Amino acid sequence: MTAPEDTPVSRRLRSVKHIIIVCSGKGGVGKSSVSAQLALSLRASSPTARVGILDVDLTGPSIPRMLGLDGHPVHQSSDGWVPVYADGSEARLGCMSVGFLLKRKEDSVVWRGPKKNAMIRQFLSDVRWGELDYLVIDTPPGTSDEHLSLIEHMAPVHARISAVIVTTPQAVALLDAAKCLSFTRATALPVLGLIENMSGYVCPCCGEISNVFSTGGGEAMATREGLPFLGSLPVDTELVTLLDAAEVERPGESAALAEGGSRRSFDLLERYQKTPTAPLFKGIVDKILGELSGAGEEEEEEASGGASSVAP
Ligand SMILES: Nc1ncnc2c1ncn2[C@@H]1O[C@H](COP(=O)(O)OP(=O)(O)OP(=O)(O)O)[C@@H](O)[C@H]1O
Ligand code: SF4
Repeated sequence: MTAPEDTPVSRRLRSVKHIIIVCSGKGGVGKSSVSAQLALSLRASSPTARVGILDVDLTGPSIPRMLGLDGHPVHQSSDGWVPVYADGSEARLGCMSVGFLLKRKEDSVVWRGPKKNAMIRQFLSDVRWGELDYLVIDTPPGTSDEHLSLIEHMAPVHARISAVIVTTPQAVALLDAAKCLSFTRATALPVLGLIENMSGYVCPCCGEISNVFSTGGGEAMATREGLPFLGSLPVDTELVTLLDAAEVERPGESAALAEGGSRRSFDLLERYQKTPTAPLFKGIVDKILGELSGAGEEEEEEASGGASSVAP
């Protein structure tokens, strides 16, 4: 019989140092764009960082579009599915999504729980990520079959998983974020912290951030719940233009695509760094990296008989 810690998923994820699940209670709060930014910023965090992003929002996969990879085919190798790289031949930002498997991007996935569960298991066990520093997982809103499947299949590597919760400042989103938090507590998933997205508005003319709606609800919730507050991100029209850009083919891109490159891979990383949100997100990533290294040290101490484990 297979030992519980030796499963196809644990064997595949053995080469991944940190797994970060991005979740939100409510839909449309910017969880996928935060996941995409997290992957881009982690990749930029060091000249050698290797990052994967897995999109398990099966009914609404948006990561391929946000990374300019829509319509890219997935290749099967003898060692599993090859991720689609958002940075071409550098291959330090790999992506996998059900969006790559649909015939047309307009097609919808209408699956019951068992089929979703099987798809997630296959994503976790069959994607040939190679050595990764970080695997970011974008999930559907709420706490659904997809979340339970993730936790169940990744149980053998549970010690390396943590979560980031995304909310907007509105009361209704905060209430749903609290439900999401209670899910992480029920499943003993450590939470790296909370991000308040769409908090204020960046004026496209002068770059000033104005608080058109309420702000600060995310930070207040973090304080109340004893969670780290990772930071606020304003509504940024430059970011929307970048992440929501329709597939506009530029000269020479067809040839690059045919050779395995990606549509906007050429300049996505560079253009992202120039958005007003990028420096703010760097602050968020610095806090995340600090927490991950702190948790790593505590684990080492614990292994050597020292301090107790990181409580979720
Ligand atoms: N800080 C921001 N500034 C401007 N636009 C944003 C910001 N965050 C998200 N958006 C935009 O809001 C829309 C919804 O974002 P996104 O798809 O990331 O949300 P989601 O929570 O993942 O949604 P879903 O519930 O469908 O999974 C997208 O068009 C995205 O580009
Ligand atoms: S934030 Fe600055 S540029 Fe934007 S509307 Fe106000 S004054 Fe004008």
